[in-house]
Amino acid sequence: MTFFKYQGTGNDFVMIDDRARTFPSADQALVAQLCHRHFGIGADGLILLQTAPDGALTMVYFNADGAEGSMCGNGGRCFVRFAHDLGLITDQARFMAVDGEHEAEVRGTDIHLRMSDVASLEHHTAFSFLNTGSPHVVQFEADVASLDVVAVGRPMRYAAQFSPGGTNINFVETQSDQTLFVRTYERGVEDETYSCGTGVTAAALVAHIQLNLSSPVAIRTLGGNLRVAFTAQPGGGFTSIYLIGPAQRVFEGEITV
Ligand SMILES: N[C@H](CCC[C@H](N)C(=O)O)C(=O)O
Repeated sequence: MTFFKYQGTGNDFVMIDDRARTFPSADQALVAQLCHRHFGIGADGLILLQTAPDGALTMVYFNADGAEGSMCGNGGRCFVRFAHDLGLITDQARFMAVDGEHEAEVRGTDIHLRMSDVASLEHHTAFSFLNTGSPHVVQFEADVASLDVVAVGRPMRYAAQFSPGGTNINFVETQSDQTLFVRTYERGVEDETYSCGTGVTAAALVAHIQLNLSSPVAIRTLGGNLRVAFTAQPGGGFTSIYLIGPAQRVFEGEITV
């Protein structure tokens, strides 16, 4: 079976053209093994490109632990690049994902991906919590660069208040030029990843509310730069949310298992 490897700001994915529906997607151990960085190809997740009976492009996303995940923003950008590389879409696209339909646009090296609207956010003393397709805690920190993201993030990810599903945890710092620096502990990978698309989207929306940053918000992650554009609604929610940044094919190969 042929696979392709894609990355978007260092969030990396095994990508498989599964229009023939031959991939054994119920086999969690296989997905986890393919994503394993020592025993497999190595990736933060695995994505199947499928088509629905009506022809709609469909993204099926699995976390590195092998379980089907909620929405993945960087994975969505990589999915659009993959569909474009296969010649299945032109520069404008629509596809289905677990959280509904997404519009996207290919503009040179960047993919503009429309994310689900966000109706509401929860604000707690130390952090905010919201769902941008996946659940995210956004917590501002003074020195994100020297933070031990796994040591601080993992207990929050498993905290009783977020059970049973758990949450992703984003640590955010505002830089002097109003750019956000974001590091993320990712659920399903159970480690820090180089970038998390739904996570930086969550960080941008919270930064708009708490720090009055205007759209588009620029974000730096360990794996590169992203932008998040949005329209804030008078009632407190957000619409027309776009995650913008590069996504590219890295290599391809054959799975022989
Ligand atoms: N890396 C992904 C996040 C996936 C979230 C997933 N790990 C979960 O909530 O289980 C992104 O770019 O949005």
